[in-house]
Amino acid sequence: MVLALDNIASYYGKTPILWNVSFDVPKGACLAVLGRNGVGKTTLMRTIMGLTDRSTGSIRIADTDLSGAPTHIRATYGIGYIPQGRQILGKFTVRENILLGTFARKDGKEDIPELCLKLFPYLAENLNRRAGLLSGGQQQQLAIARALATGPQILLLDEPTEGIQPNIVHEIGQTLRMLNKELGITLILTEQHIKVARALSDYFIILDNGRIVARGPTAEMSDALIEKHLTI
Ligand SMILES: Nc1ncnc2c1ncn2[C@@H]1O[C@H](COP(=O)(O)OP(=O)(O)OP(=O)(O)O)[C@@H](O)[C@H]1O
Repeated sequence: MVLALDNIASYYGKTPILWNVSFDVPKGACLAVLGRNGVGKTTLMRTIMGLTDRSTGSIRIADTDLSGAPTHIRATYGIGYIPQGRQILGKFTVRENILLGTFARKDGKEDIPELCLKLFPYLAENLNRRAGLLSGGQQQQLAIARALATGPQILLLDEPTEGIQPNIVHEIGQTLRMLNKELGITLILTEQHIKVARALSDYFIILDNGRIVARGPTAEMSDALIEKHLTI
């Protein structure tokens, strides 16, 4: 197991948002986190990164217990985070946005990894362009490149295809598949496009009201289950 959550509860102020959340993700697997709006998917990602006000229970990466660790330490243990809405710094250049990721590297290297440039030729050709001028899809590539610059073994992706043109959704899916299947990076992703989630993931969990209400291998994610938990 590369990532294991055991009996996690997570809070904003005094309000618990997640309850009794436990799951393991095997190394190199892709886990899809599904659920309607507001059920706690983003909170789960933020909890893994140590970004909610408080959480109880345990979070382990490989053999290391990171439950009490601050966010920057979690990043150095190999968790890269691609937040919902991408959180690109629009006034900074493409190069500067990618370099931000290198601050979390364990090896202290501060140059842009070759992989980022190879994966995203548009970014490689526009390193000095202001990130705010990029399209949604290009900004998503930039957010992925920034996370890859940390040298992650696990990537958390919160709605990576949200607000992206349909023809680019497929392209982002292909990139994620390559990172997962060819480079062996473990993925945890929340995704509204069930088709993308099905195509990429090996396992799924469905959240409702802050708890896991269904889980299993993606091959067992039936239409009935989706109907019950995901349609409005
Ligand atoms: N910073 C915060 N402070 C207080 N409550 C919050 C905060 N962020 C989220 N919440 C609450 O936590 C609950 C879960 O929100 P969360 O964003 O995790 O859901 P989600 O499943 O990711 O939804 P969406 O798909 O709409 O992003 C909601 O009731 C929300 O109002």
